[in-house]
Amino acid sequence: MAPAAVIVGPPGAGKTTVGQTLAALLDVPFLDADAVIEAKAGKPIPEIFIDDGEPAFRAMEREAVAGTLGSFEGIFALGGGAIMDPGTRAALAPHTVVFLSVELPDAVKRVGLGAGRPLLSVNPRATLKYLMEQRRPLYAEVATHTIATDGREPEAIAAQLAALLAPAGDATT
Ligand SMILES: Nc1ncnc2c1ncn2[C@@H]1O[C@H](COP(=O)(O)OP(=O)(O)OP(=O)(O)O)[C@@H](O)[C@H]1O
Ligand SMILES: O=C(O)C1=C[C@@H](O)[C@@H](O)[C@H](O)C1
Ligand SMILES: [Mg+2]
Repeated sequence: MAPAAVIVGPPGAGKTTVGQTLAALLDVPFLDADAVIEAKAGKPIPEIFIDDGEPAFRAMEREAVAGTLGSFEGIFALGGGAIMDPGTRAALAPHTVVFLSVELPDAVKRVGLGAGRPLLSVNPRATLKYLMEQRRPLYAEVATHTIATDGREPEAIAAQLAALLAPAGDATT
C-alpha cells in the first residue's frame, strides 16, 4: 500500500490546491501531513512550535509521514519543511514524489505572508527566500518528478500530473 503520489514543495507551491484537484481527477482521497500532525497533537501547528519547538515538531512530522506512507492510497501533501529531516527523506525513497517548484515572486504572492506560519513570523519575505534556497536541493533530491508552477493555473498543473501518473494503458485514444 502506497500513496499514488506524495507532493513536496515550499509554502505557496500549491501542494494543497493542486493536490486536491489531482485527487479529484484520479478519484482518490487527499491528505495533508500538517492535518495528520495537528489531529495527533490535538493542537494547531503554531502552538506545537511554541509549546514543543521545531525539533519536536519535525519528529512528530517524521512519524506522521512514515505512518501515512505505509497506509494511505491517495495524494499526500507534505509540509513545506518536511524534507529537512533526514529520516523523512529516507522514508520517501521508494515513493512517487512530485516537487512543485515556485520562484520567490509567485510564492510571496500566493503565501501572502500573513499569520499562521511560525517560521515566517519574523522578516517573512527574506526568511521565505532563505528557506526556499536552503531547501531547493532537498526537494530535488527526493523528487521523482518536478513541475514548475510559476504563472500556471492549478487546474493545468493537476491535469499534467494526472496524465503523468496514469498507469500506461489507461489513456483512451
Ligand atoms: N498555480 C497557482 N497559481 C496561482 N495561485 C495558486 C497556485 N497554486 C496555489 N495558489 C494559491 O496560493 C495559495 C497557497 O496555495 P496552497 O495552500 O495550495 O499552497 P501550499 O503549497 O499547500 O502551501 P503550504 O505550504 O502553506 O501548505 C492559495 O491561495 C492558492 O489558491
Ligand atoms: O515550511 C515549513 O517549515 C513549514 C510549513 C508548514 O506546512 C508546516 O508544516 C509548518 O508550519 C512548517
Ligand atoms: Mg498546504
